[in-house]
Amino acid sequence: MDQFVIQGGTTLNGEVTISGAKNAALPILFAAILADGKSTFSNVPRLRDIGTTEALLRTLGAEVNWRGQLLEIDGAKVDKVLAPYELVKQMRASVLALGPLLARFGKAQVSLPGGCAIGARPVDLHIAGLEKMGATIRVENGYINAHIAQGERLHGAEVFMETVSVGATENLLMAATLAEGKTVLENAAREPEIVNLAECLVAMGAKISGAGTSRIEVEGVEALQGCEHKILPDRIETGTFLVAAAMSQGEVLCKNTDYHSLEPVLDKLRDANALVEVSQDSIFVSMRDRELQGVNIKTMPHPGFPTDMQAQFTALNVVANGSATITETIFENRFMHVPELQRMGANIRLEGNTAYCGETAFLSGAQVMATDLRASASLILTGIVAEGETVVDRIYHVDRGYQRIEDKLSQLGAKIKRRHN
Ligand SMILES: CC(=O)N[C@H]1[C@@H](OP(=O)(O)OP(=O)(O)OC[C@H]2O[C@@H](n3ccc(=O)[nH]c3=O)[C@H](O)[C@@H]2O)O[C@H](CO)[C@@H](O)[C@@H]1O
Ligand SMILES: C=C(OP(=O)(O)O)C(=O)O
Repeated sequence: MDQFVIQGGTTLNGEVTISGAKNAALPILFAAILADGKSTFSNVPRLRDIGTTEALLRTLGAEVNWRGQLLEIDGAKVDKVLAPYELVKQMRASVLALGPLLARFGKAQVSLPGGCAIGARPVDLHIAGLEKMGATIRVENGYINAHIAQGERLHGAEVFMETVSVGATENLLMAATLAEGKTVLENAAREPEIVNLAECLVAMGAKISGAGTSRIEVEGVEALQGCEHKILPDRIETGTFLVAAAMSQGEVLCKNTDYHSLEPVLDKLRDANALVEVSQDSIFVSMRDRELQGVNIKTMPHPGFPTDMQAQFTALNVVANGSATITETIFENRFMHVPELQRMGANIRLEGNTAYCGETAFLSGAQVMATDLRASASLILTGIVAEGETVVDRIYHVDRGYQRIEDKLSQLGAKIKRRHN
């Protein structure tokens, strides 16, 4: 298993180019199943999760090809409806195949994704919404078996989701595009990735209004065609590099990004006393000659502070002055980075869903274990500023969501190497 070996005590300076967003690319690649033709996607990040999605789409029969920087997916070739456990277990987002398969073929058999390190992550809202749209669903032998009566289509419905769920909103939105009649999704998630997905579906011929608000309306159409679509920049990758710059007292320009989707994160960086400047497609952060202050964070669905930036800000608070609290409200077990940070000397106390970060006298490198994607990022950032050597194990988690993070960090001056074990 690969590891990162980091020599700490460095300051990050320079420019970094942000990749396309994993969390936009995944639903959008699954949306290609809905189209009776070839779709071409640009700004798709080169990540392990994208590779898993390609493999799953090929298993379903889709033709998937990289043409230079473009990813082509021919949805017309899809002729199977089984998403097997071997692939789904590698990536929870595989459950996003369910809505498109059911809407286009009237049946789907998708393995239950199961929980992961950050929480149980049920899919009850996905299932309940599809049932409301006319699907018969049985969960048996670890699979979601869904079908619609022979010769029928899903039908439009009013669906209220009790919890704000990004994945359920995406699955139901995709399914609704090919349903008969009008679907209204209430209490929908408002993440920018959902807007990007809706734009893609509209380019395929779908009729959608309200994406980006908590009420999305979809007028179903009979068929969708292939499209050309650009994946939006990754706001979480951007935020990770901005925090890395701030933690290391450095100065970094993130290029090819979009500050609009990052307002809650930028506000917290400003509260932390960083200088933050935005332009149309870049964000500059400087911590030079400034004193980093701890900031209180409470994660919330968009437009609140994103849970996917929680671990990175926990790391920021560890090196900052003053005490601060981090409260996680989205996932019940998203503090796996805390015991690892404590092994590096971090002064953190966990109580329920809140981490109390006091001032840390001394951070030293240590052998630590990555447990999930963003936890891994927080350990890498802390390794960069800690004294001595840090070895981060199980970095396959990082590779799920960051495109060659070690190359980008090295370019900024970090001393980080991948070691093949
Ligand atoms: C690929 C992708 O885009 N992943 C993101 C997506 O995950 P994902 O779509 O899995 O997260 P959700 O928004 O669905 O989860 C939010 C909360 O709702 C709960 N829930 C969800 C579905 C359901 O049927 N029942 C239920 O109770 C979850 O357990 C969780 O507590 O949004 C999360 C919340 O912003 C992010 O951290 C993930 O990075
Ligand atoms: C939790 C995340 O991803 P996933 O939903 O794919 O596990 C994430 O991107 O931080």
